[in-house]
Order: sequence, then structure tokens, then C-alpha cells
Amino acid sequence: MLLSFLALCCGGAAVLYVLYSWLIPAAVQYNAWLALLWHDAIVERALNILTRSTRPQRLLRAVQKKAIKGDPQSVISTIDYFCRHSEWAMNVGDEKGAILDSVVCEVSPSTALELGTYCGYSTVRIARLLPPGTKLITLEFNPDYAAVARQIIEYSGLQDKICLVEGASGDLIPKMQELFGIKTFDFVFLDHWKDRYLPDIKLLEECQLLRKGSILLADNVICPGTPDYLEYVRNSPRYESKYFKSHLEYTKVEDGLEKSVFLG
Ligand SMILES: C[S@@+](CC[C@H](N)C(=O)[O-])C[C@H]1O[C@@H](n2cnc3c(N)ncnc32)[C@H](O)[C@@H]1O
Repeated sequence: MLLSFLALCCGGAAVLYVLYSWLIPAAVQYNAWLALLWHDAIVERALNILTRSTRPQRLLRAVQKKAIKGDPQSVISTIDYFCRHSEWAMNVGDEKGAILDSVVCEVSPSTALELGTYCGYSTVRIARLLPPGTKLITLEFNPDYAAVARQIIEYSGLQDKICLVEGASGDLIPKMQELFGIKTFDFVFLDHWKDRYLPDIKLLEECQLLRKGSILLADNVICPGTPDYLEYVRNSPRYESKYFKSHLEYTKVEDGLEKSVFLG
């Protein structure tokens, strides 16, 4: 009796071990729907309850513990390591980040806007490549995320190159001229909620914040996806658009960035 009970327990533990350490990680690496459900709905909530902290707070602690203060590259590598080995997070990530880096270097913008800061990963990534004198304006409407992002930006030593504004893109875009004296943006990185991409570039157009040659770079155009935005930039005579194939951050699920040149 005791022996069969022990065998049952061992069998159950073995099944759980195989599920947790092999089957689930393999499934979430390759399936978009499972990846988002597992990382965002299950693991994040469970860890929030178990650790009585939020994912951005855990990410910030990893940076404060492991990254070199004042070294943006070390902050970026620490976040990537944390997201690959401890806990996934919705940063643009290292793979798409390399594409982002090459576009920022190519544009070398004098004025730059980011929609969607989250913990400041892409903000630090972009700001470290900006020419002297350029300030990146980044918008975030979640005050808890903005508070973490401020500390990560400060830790990376790039606070003089970044202006984090708390609020919704739809409210702030029309105020760019009044708040910052911006006439047009050379570079815009879109990485906020996906249903806002299209209304916000139309707003940027309406507010005349795009000039001939302005570059828009949009993340997650495949996963979770931005079909209305893609349809617009790929078919409008006002844009010349190109897709950069990659993967959803820290997974093998297809995702990519859409680079669109505003033609005026
Ligand atoms: C995918 S995350 C950004 C990730 C970040 N760009 C990175 O790569 O490190 C999207 C962020 O956009 C913010 N957000 C979504 N819609 C927004 C809006 N309309 N205005 C401002 N922030 C928004 C969310 O709160 C979230 O923090």
C-alpha cells in the first residue's frame, strides 16, 4: 500500500517535472498564443502573488543587483539575461533590438519619440545611440511602469538624453509643440498598445509632426499584430514601408518590425 502510494507520488512528480521543465517551455517557445498566455496571464500573476511584487519591480531589482551603474550596455544585457533565464517581459528584446539599433544609427535623429516606455529597456537602447544634443521623448501612461522606467534610466546614466512623460499618447502627441517646442520628429518608435498604432500615426500626421523622410519603426507587427496599421503604411502613397522579420522577444515565435518612411 505504502509502496504504491510512493510510486504514485514519484510518478506524479516526474510528470510535473517533464511538463514544467520541458514540455511547457518548448510549447511556449514556438506558439504565439501559448507564449502570451503562459508568460503574461499565468507566470506573471503567480509570481506577483508569490513574491508580493510586480514584474517591473523584479526586473528593476535584477538591474540594481547585477548591472554596472552608468553603463547602458550592462543594463540592457542584464535585462535580456533576466528575461531569458528568469522571467519573460514585453521589452523589444535583444533580437529585434539589434534591428532597432541599426535603424537608429542609420537615421541618427535630432528629434526622437517613443510610444510605450514600459520599464525603459528600449528607451535606454535608443538613447545610448543618439547623437549628442538629441533628446528622446518617451510616453508611458501606466504610473507604476513609469516609476520603474525612471529608475532604470537613472541607473543607466542616460537621464540627460531622455524625457519620460507620463500620460496617454492620444493626449500628449498634440502637445509636443507646446511642451517641447518640437516641430517634427526624425524618428518615431511605436511600441505601445497595438490598437493605438494607426490612430497615433494619423494624429502625428494631423499635427504635422512628421516631415518628408521621417522614419517610423513599429514593433510587434506580427505578434500580437497590427493588421490595420500594416494595411495603412503598406498601401498609402504617403509611406514607403519595409518589413524586418524577426521573433517575438525571447522566443522563437515569428514577429517583426515595420520600418516606414514618410514621403510627405
Ligand atoms: C510593449 S510595452 C513597451 C516596451 C518598451 N518599448 C520596450 O521595448 O522596452 C507597451 C507599453 O506601452 C504602454 N502604453 C500602451 N498604450 C499607451 C498609450 N496610448 N500611451 C502611453 N503608453 C501606452 C503600456 O503601459 C506599456 O508599458
